Order: sequence, then C-alpha cells, then structure tokens
Amino acid sequence: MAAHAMKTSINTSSTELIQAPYRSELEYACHAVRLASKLCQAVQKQLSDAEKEEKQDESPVTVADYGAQAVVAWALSQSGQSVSMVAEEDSASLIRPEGRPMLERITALVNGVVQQEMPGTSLSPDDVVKLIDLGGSSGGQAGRHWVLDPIDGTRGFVGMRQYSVCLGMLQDGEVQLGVLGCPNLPQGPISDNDGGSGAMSRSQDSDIGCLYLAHKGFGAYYAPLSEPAAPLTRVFVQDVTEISQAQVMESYETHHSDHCFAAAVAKETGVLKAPLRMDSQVKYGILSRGEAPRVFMRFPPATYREKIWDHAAGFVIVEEAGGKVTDTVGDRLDFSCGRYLDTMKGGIVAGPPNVHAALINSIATVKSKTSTS
Ligand SMILES: Nc1ncnc2c1ncn2[C@@H]1O[C@H](COP(=O)(O)O)[C@@H](OP(=O)(O)O)[C@H]1O
Ligand SMILES: [Mg+2]
Ligand SMILES: [Mg+2]
Ligand SMILES: [Mg+2]
Repeated sequence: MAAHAMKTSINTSSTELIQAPYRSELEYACHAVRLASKLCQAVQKQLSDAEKEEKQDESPVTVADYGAQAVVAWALSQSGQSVSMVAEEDSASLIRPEGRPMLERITALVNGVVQQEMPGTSLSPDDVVKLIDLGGSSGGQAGRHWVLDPIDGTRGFVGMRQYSVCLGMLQDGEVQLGVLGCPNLPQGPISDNDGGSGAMSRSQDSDIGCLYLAHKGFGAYYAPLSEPAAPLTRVFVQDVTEISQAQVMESYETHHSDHCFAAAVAKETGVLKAPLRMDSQVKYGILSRGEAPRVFMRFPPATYREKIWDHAAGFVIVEEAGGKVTDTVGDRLDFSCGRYLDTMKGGIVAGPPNVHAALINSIATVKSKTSTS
C-alpha cells in the first residue's frame, strides 16, 4: 500500500505477521478500528435519546454507528488506495432535512477524531455523507472489499453492555483479515455468568478494552485496545476435552437467535452449564482467546438474511485461532456472495473442532426429533 504517514497501530515484532502479505493493510485496519472505538467510547458516555433512531427494520442506529463508519472509511482512505467497502449503514436518513441535526452532530464527532490525527483537517457534512456511503459496495467474489460493521450490537451499545467495531478484508471472496475492537470487554477472564453487562460499572478500570485481529495463514492475536505499542499475544481456542464443562455463548437478544433450540442442542450434546448471553462479535473474540472451553451458536429466524459484516471479522479470527465456524450442516461460511451470507443453512456454529463436530451432530438429531414429534 502506498502509505501516508500513520501512527503505530499494532506491534508486529516477534510475530509471524512480520512476513504477512497484507501486513500494511492490517495495520491500517487496526488503526481504523482503534479510532472508531474511541469515537464510540466517547458517545457511549453521553448517549441521549436524540442520538438514536429506529431504522426501517426497527433496529436502532446511533450517531456512533454513522460516525464510526465515517471514521473507518476515512482512515482506510489514508492509505492512498481506493476503498471498496461493504458496510451496514448508509446516509439515506441523514440527507433528509429532518436528518440535518444528526448529521451535524456526527460531523462534529468525526472531526473530533480526524483532527487529532491530522491537525487542520476539517470535514464537511457532505464529506461525511460521502465517507458513510463508501460502504455501499456490493462485495462479491472478485477483488478487494472491506467489510465493516461500525457498531455490532447496537442494542448492547445503547444498553451499556457489550458491542464491537468489526472490520474484515475480503480478497477474491476469501476473508484475509479481521479486526475486532471490543471497548467494553474486560481483558481478564469473563466469569460463566457475567454476560459482559457488568463491564460498564468497571469502565473506569484500565483493564477494559480488547483488540482481536487475524491474518489468514498467519494467526490470530490479542492486544489491549488502547495500547497500540503493546506486544501482540497469539491466541488459540481452548479444546474441549470434557463436554459437560463447555459453555454455549449466544445472543443477548432473544429475537436474534432461538435460545430454546440452542438449549435443546446443548442438552443433546451433554453441555451442563447455563449459556453466556452477550451482544455482538465480542463472542468470537472470547472464543478465540480460549480462556475457558466455550462455543458459539446462533439460530436466527428462518426469514432472516444474515449479513457478511455481522461475521466476517470474527470468522477469520476464530479460524486462525484454530476453531471451526460453519452453518448448522457443517459447511464453511461463504463471504463471496455479496452483502448477505446467502448460502448459509440454518444458523452458525463456532467452536474448537471436536466440540463443533458434536454440536453439528446434535443439531441434526434435535431437528429430526422435532420433525417426528
Ligand atoms: N431478527 C434478527 N435475527 C437475527 N439477527 C438479527 C436480527 N435483527 C438484527 N440482527 C442482527 O444481529 C446483530 C447483533 O448480533 P448479536 O445478537 O450477536 O448481538 C445485529 O447487528 P447490529 O447491532 O450491528 O445491527 C443485527 O445485524
Ligand atoms: Mg444494525
Ligand atoms: Mg451487526
Ligand atoms: Mg451494526
């Protein structure tokens, strides 16, 4: 990449990333995610009702979702290369007259971040709209596409729980890079019944905030979110030797994933622990760091179309940490079909290979039991 000067975003010394072909792109991605996370943290501290609206699908979106998308687009554009991006948000509601106050607030937030990076820069509301709309790419099999969820788990963000800034890079249909900024995630172990919701009460602590990143073929790594110079730590999923000790992670929101079906699959597999419910791709980060034997399951409603930005970054991080991420029949997720994971069947299962296989078998068993009963 022909680079404009960029501050250090990750410390790749003593890691295999030194040799990695997309190392420069990974550095830009980590920098972009750190900047966007900073914006989100500032907004979460002062979130008011005027700063969120309902989208047509009734999911919430805040000034931070838009602001983080603009900041990531801006930071990636600093590489000097043209940016094709598949991202969740668009400017449709901001360019209407009633959207103007929100657009101005977003512009101020984005300038707050950008000016710290590049003193003297001032983006106009039109510039911000253009940056947000860089996310309108249709993705696909050919070429390079960045894949962004500026805030995954917006409900968690609004509810002062977990959320993550998620950026992936697709090259010719394969996710080559993934970066997850998890501003509310404790750096130390999560207890089995934490749910991550306790994080805000500890948000003054310096041990909150994690960055996970992966480069296909070169491993998955962790660093503290606010310490770009900290050495990266390689992470691995924890193999499950005793299935009864494993714990299922699933959505906090009941309508995002069928908790009853997940409970039946867990029971069939011999999992005894109660599930850990958390918002966002933070779950993929926790799985990759392997602090406890955990798995992730997601069973969305049959009519729901899963989007690539909800999984791309977490997918490559878990795979590079030694885990498997598939649909419910065991097929690897395919990010090359455009903005949606349209070939995915039934839902998503992620975990260490041995327990992943057991879960796929149990899903088939539970399905056949329910269809014959
Ligand atoms: N009815 C539904 N079923 C499944 N997923 C849904 C859903 N409605 C929204 N989602 C997705 O679930 C994501 C959050 O995942 P999780 O449940 O793991 O926190 C949301 O991301 P956003 O918060 O970025 O919109 C959204 O894309
Ligand atoms: Mg959303
Ligand atoms: Mg999302
Ligand atoms: Mg989102």
